[in-house]
Amino acid sequence: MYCLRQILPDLWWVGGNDRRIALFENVFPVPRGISYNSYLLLDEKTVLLDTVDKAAGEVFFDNLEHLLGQRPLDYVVVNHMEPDHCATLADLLRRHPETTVVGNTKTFQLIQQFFGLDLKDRSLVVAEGDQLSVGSHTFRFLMMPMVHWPEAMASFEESKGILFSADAFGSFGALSGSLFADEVNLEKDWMDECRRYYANIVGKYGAQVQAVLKKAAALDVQMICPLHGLIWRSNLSLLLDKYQKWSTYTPEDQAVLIPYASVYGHTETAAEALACRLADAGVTDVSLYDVSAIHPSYIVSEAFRCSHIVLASTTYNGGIFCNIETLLTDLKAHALQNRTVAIVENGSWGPMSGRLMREMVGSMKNMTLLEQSLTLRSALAESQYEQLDALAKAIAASVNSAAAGKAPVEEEKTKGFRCSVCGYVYEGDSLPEGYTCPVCHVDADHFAPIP
Ligand SMILES: Cc1cc2nc3c(=O)[nH]c(=O)nc-3n(C[C@H](O)[C@H](O)[C@H](O)COP(=O)(O)O)c2cc1C
Repeated sequence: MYCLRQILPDLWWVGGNDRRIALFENVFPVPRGISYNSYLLLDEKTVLLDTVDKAAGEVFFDNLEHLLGQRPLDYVVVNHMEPDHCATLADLLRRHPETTVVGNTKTFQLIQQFFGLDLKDRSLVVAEGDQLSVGSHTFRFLMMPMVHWPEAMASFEESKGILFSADAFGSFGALSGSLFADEVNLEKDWMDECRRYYANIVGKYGAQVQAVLKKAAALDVQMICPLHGLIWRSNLSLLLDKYQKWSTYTPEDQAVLIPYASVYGHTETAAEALACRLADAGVTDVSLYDVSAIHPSYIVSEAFRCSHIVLASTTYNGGIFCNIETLLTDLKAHALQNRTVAIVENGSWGPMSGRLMREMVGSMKNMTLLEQSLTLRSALAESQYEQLDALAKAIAASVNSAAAGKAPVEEEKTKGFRCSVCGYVYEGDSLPEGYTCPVCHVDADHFAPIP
């Protein structure tokens, strides 16, 4: 039983989805599942770009055989050798003994390690800039070492400008029919999961992603086909801007993230009281997370978005509460940088968590610790409300000065309406009847007048 989507007259999505998976990479919850994308080009030669996880193997092989019919599979390009993309590769090669495998030297090393296969007689080893012409289409291969595995590479199809980008530009979330980013409500349904995927899977490798972005900038990229999630064929600048920010550890928003750890609720109440004071001070983009209730991957993702972080933790057996310690270890492991951090600690007899959290933050790159902090002795005391106010004021001042220091994004002089989903601007006095966004296809209800 096949299940396909056509991308171009001769290019197809032949992947599959998994909505039963609990933990991606056996660690990240994926409540909305995950897609494993694979692409088939039917040119003079037939070319498959990557395979899929074994969970999607059945539909993948049905898709492939349906489209190939009696044609041979001439090439399989292995852009990424992580098993969620290559678990079905050995089976594919058994079914298609005629197929030549395209990869770099490290790809073939991993094929040998995972499958014990020596593909000498049926391998095409490519290096940076090498080309493969398969008829009307030509692929150029771009190495992407450590995005996020050493063998990762991208294949750039030159005539249509399609970047097959491996795990770069991917997202958590199974596909629900819609395959293209312009077919979905990006901000509402996808952007948070794009960010959570980036931060947790690729976030550590900002420098390597920067190298990829530089390579991509030199190409006329019209479409990005990653191995998970949506295909991007319009408004690419939205995704590229996000990647520019994420890979340079630049906050997206002047916003405050408050991860807190509390056993009996007193540290939690203090964190909430702080959030209320921040709102009073005009800082409304504040998100509170109980580190014992929310998986760290969500908080790591928020840390990539927000400019400010307030760490609030009880002292726990002489240390930091375990889940805050895990979070901090995670943030450091993902190389988070360039954030302003404030500390709230609690300790009923010998508060330690503040000092220990400061030490951990101090060992991270380019982190600014606010001087103001708050030490609770079991609970927030009446006498500490002024101190809480002062902490909120200091955070708000830092948020506001960072916001003021930021060059205004654009002086909006245009008269018209802006799409709230993709940012497209319609210029004119009123929207035509039945108007839909030419970029993301939402209707006129999603447009707001430009003030
Ligand atoms: C199991 C456990 C161990 C704790 N260990 C310490 C400690 O080593 N030093 C300390 O000053 N307070 C310790 N505390 C007290 C907490 O830091 C905190 O003051 C108390 O739990 C109240 O805050 P909460 O309501 O946010 O949990 C401990 C609390 C618990 C439940």
